Formats: sequence, C-alpha cells, structure tokens
Amino acid sequence: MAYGDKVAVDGLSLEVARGSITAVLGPNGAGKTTTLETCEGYRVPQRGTVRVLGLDPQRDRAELLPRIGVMLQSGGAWSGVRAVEMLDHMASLHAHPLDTAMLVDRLGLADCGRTPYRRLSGGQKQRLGLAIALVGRPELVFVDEPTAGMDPQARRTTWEMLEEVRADGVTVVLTTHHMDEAEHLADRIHIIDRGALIASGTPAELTRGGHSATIRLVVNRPFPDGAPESLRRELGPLTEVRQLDEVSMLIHGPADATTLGRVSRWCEEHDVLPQTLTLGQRTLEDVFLELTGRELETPHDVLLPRSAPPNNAAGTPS
Ligand SMILES: Nc1ncnc2c1ncn2[C@@H]1O[C@H](COP(=O)(O)OP(=O)(O)OP(=O)(O)O)[C@@H](O)[C@H]1O
Repeated sequence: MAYGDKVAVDGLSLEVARGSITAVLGPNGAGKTTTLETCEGYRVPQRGTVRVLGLDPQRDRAELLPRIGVMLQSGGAWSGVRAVEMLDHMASLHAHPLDTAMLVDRLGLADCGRTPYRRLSGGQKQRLGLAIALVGRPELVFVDEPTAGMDPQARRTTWEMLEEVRADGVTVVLTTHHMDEAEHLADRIHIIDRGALIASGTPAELTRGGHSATIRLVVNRPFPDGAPESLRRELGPLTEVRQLDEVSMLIHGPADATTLGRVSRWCEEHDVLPQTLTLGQRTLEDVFLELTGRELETPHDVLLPRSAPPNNAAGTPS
C-alpha cells in the first residue's frame, strides 16, 4: 500500500483469529493505521488481498459495514454535534444497538454528553469513538490507538470493555505503540516496522528467551557523577544504561551472570551498596530493539529522571 511514491505497507501478511484480541504494535509511521484503514475498506491496496470476515472490504462493503465497528484515530463526528446526540444517531443506524445510556455511563461520557464534538478533550473524543465503534454490536471491531489521550482511569475502562467484548465473542484488532497495552490485552501481537511485519506471537512467545534482559539497580546512596557512562564502559557496547533517579538505574543488556557480576563489582569500586539488583523479564521493548536496533517506545514514566517535566506520551493522540 503506497501513498504516491511513499510505500507505507509492504508485503504485510497476517491473520486474525475470531474472538481474539490482536494488537498491531509499531512505532509512529510504521503503517499501523494504513493497515487498519485498508481492512476497513477506506484504502485500496495497489497489490495484495484483504479479507475481513471472509469479505472483500471494497467489493462487499455494503455487506461488511453493518458487521464491523471502527474507532478511528481522530475525527469521525461532525464538529458541532453533541457527544450523546452523535452516539444516539449512530445507534439509530443499527438494527440491534447496545443501550447508549449504558455506554455513556461505562465510558464516563455523561459529563460531556451535551458538549459539541469539537470542544471535547482528546480523551473524551476517544471514549466517544469507542462507544460509536461498539454501539452496533459488531462481530469485529477495529480500534486505532484506543487509549491515546486517555487518563489512567479511562484507559483501564477501555481495556476492560475490550476484554468484555472479546468475552462476548467479538474479534478485536487494535493498533498501539504502547507495549504495556499490547502485552496486557492482546492474545496475539504483530510487531510492524517500516511497513513490514518483523515478529508475531503471543506476548509470552515474543518475550520468552532471547539474549537480553533488564537489570534494575538501586543503591544505598547517590551515584557519583558520570555513573551511567562509567557503568556502560564496564559492561561493554551491548549494554544500555539509564539513570532513573539519583539512586536507581535500568540496565538493558545480556541476560547472564557475568553482567550481574560486573554490575556488582562496579558498585564495589564506586563505593555504593546495591539494595536491589534484579534481573527482569525480557520486554517487548527488548524484542523490538533486538530486531531493529532501535527503540519502540520510551516508557517515560519509568525512565525519565524524577525531576523531568510530566510527559504526554499517553496523552496526545498521534
Ligand atoms: N495520506 C497519506 N499521504 C502520504 N503519506 C501518508 C499518508 N498516510 C500515511 N502516510 C505515510 O505512511 C506511513 C505509514 O503511516 P501510518 O499512519 O499508517 O503509520 P502508523 O503506524 O499508524 O503511525 P502512527 O502511530 O504515527 O499513527 C508514514 O510514513 C506516513 O507518513
């Protein structure tokens, strides 16, 4: 799938099992939205085949649309329409809609029900978008970055609702660049980068084994100046060291006893006493880093020093 000369998705091949949650995970610009929009019938691929519920999203559009729900990354409503009016209108287009009052209540839309769409916050637009995607009791729902712009409470509610619809047999396909979201929700994850599929599997399959791990080091008193660089020199070029605050560091590196031994020796040489020294499980971030040499996402809440200004990684729709 290309936009002019720009190839956005190239040779991507993936299948989604009915009744499961599938996450398409990748960094900005990886081709996630393009993939979804192609499945939804909004984009026509130059090559390849797409079948959704056994139907061609272009040729069989009229038959497919009543069976799928779509949560767009942005837009999808008239700017002046009130949130609840929009939801009621969408419900009226379906034969057996869900109870809109229940959706308004569950998604915390009551307070902004009379607010025109253009004045809703990013998170409120997302919640309304999710309600619109679910109101027609779809067999399959596509959700593009479902929790972008949501606060933690709304994020949890969204996860719960997606899990509930899966329990009712609905198939969910979501895009995200949040590893924790994919890891928490998805039965199967497809990691894409630069328009190509680079890994697929269950969260456990993807994070099992591998050569790297995350070591968490917390010491009894502040690290000396230049500690991350010094520790990186000690551990070698395969290792990445990030200082979280004055007494803790995260180290991504080879998952072996030698690395732990070197960290311990470095502490001794620099007169700090490890209070926590743990070898953590490999994360999806590690998987992505191993496969591409680049980072998928910086988990800002974990990795930024405590003094850093609040980030909006989970707060700005992309
Ligand atoms: N309408 C368009 N015209 C030209 N290029 C486009 C268009 N839409 C997307 N692209 C390009 O195609 C590539 C894939 O974009 P896409 O939106 O599918 O990625 P994404 O993985 O969903 O990214 P994000 O997480 O930022 O939403 C990007 O390089 C993007 O700039």
